Amino acid sequence: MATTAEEQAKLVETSKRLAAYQAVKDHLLPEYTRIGIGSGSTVVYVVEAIAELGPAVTSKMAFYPTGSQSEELIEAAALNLQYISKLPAGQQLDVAFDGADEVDDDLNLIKGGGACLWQEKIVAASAKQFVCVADFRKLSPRLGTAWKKGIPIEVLPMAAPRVLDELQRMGAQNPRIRLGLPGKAGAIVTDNGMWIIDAPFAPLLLPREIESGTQTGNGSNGAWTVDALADGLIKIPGVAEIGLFYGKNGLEVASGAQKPVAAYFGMADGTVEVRTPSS
Ligand SMILES: O=C[C@H](O)[C@H](O)[C@H](O)COP(=O)(O)O
Repeated sequence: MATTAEEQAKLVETSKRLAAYQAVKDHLLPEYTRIGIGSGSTVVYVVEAIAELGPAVTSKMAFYPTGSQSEELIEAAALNLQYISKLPAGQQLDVAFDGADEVDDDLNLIKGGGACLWQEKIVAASAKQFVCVADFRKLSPRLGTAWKKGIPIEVLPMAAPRVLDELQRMGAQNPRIRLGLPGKAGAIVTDNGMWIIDAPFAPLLLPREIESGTQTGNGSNGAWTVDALADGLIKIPGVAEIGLFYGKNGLEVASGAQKPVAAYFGMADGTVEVRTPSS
């Protein structure tokens, strides 16, 4: 049991590494040629695990980043960099690995804590399999339970005031433009030249929770289901993309679903818990 902040931080890093190595072992087959690499601190260990396989395995593979951070990770590991814009129409990545800020019981995700959500969603939705890697802190029954900063929403800067108004009308509690301080004065600017609004909502219901209950899940009493809120947010003029990754499973690209086929959690006891949509 970690007692000091330093020990806790070490435990979290160990957990991230465990999850990443197990996910790569289970989901990176030697015959794969196109691999998506997400963003954040957990994905660092995914790249580390892939690089350890050596050129005999990786030299035939191309790696597709989700932003400037993962682009640098791929290059620093001497892996072959390729861009999703160059993926031929009709083709898919074999697999994409990415982290998450929170994961609910149905494997819906909040992403975008590092402001990379738009490209992450494009890469995840371009993959035959999207695999999530995380540590034990990210597991929670409902999105918005542990991750209190809000749902990251990428917006066109000129639309930000109108989007904030609309978010408040939908029940967001103190939505705000993400600032770059101390590194940058003013708003954070994403890899796509956009801003991020963080919009906290009450913990999001799972669609199956409202089937037998009295809740509508449409926000009328402040309670939203993941999919109803996501459908509403993406329709706000000026919203480019939202940090809710949701749907039935990662294979339903045509319907815009971006849920992982498996989520790997490094646990505090040194084990790795693997969750799939059916588990
Ligand atoms: O924009 C950032 C991404 O969605 C990250 O994957 C997410 O924030 C998780 O990052 P980390 O692995 O550092 O917790």
